[in-house]
Amino acid sequence: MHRPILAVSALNAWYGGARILYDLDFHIGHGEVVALMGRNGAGKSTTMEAVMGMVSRRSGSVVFRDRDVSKLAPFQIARLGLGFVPGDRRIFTELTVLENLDAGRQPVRRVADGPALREWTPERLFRLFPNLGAMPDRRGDLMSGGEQQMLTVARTLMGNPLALLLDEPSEGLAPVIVEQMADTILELKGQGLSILLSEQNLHFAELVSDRVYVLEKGQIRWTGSIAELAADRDVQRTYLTL
Ligand SMILES: Nc1ncnc2c1ncn2[C@@H]1O[C@H](COP(=O)(O)OP(=O)(O)OP(=O)(O)O)[C@@H](O)[C@H]1O
Repeated sequence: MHRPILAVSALNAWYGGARILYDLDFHIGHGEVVALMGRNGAGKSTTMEAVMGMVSRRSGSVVFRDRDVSKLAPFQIARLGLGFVPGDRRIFTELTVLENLDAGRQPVRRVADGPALREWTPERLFRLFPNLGAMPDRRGDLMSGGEQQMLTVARTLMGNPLALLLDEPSEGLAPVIVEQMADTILELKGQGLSILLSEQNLHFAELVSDRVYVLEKGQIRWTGSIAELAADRDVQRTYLTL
């Protein structure tokens, strides 16, 4: 059996003097979709930022593709094939869809240890995101929130990642776009990507995830399959519902 593509142990993070994460241990297997769930402020975004090296003070081990990346800069981690899609849609608003995609381009990775992933091109992405294909020359600031969200994911895919961290992909999207986003995630999984997503919405997590880690106050309180979580009202009440 393969070792996990991403393995995190004893991850801690601080903002200034405030400790936010407490000894997190989790992993993502090759080709798995794993959800990090919890209420607002539980620490989901901080976990992703700490994995990517975007938090100024952190400790613990982050192993990606059998390499310890815990001392690397965010761009170095991205170049090893870990793509990060932040929750706040950081597209270039003055650039068009095609120009945004170009800005994310990185060479395809040859991996000995995993599936050979096909190179992403704008044409291939437009088949996955037909909405974007209908507006290749539209400027970012003239797109809807849902379109911007899709473009953020598409631009990250232009980096040809082997694994993706997706911060709240369904947040603020209209229901029909949420369904499209879920289909996209399943399509990416089908193409061999490994995915960690943060999510508050159990329905969305059920559509796409294999396993779940539930966070509260920066600690992992529960872990199991998505089917177990969907059947466990107590865990949902305690850690997820408002
Ligand atoms: N830049 C920052 N400076 C100081 N504290 C922060 C910063 N970012 C987040 N925090 C704090 O860290 C804790 C975890 O926040 P985080 O954003 O990781 O949670 P989350 O689970 O992703 O929630 P949300 O869904 O609201 O993004 C919260 O108490 C938050 O106030």
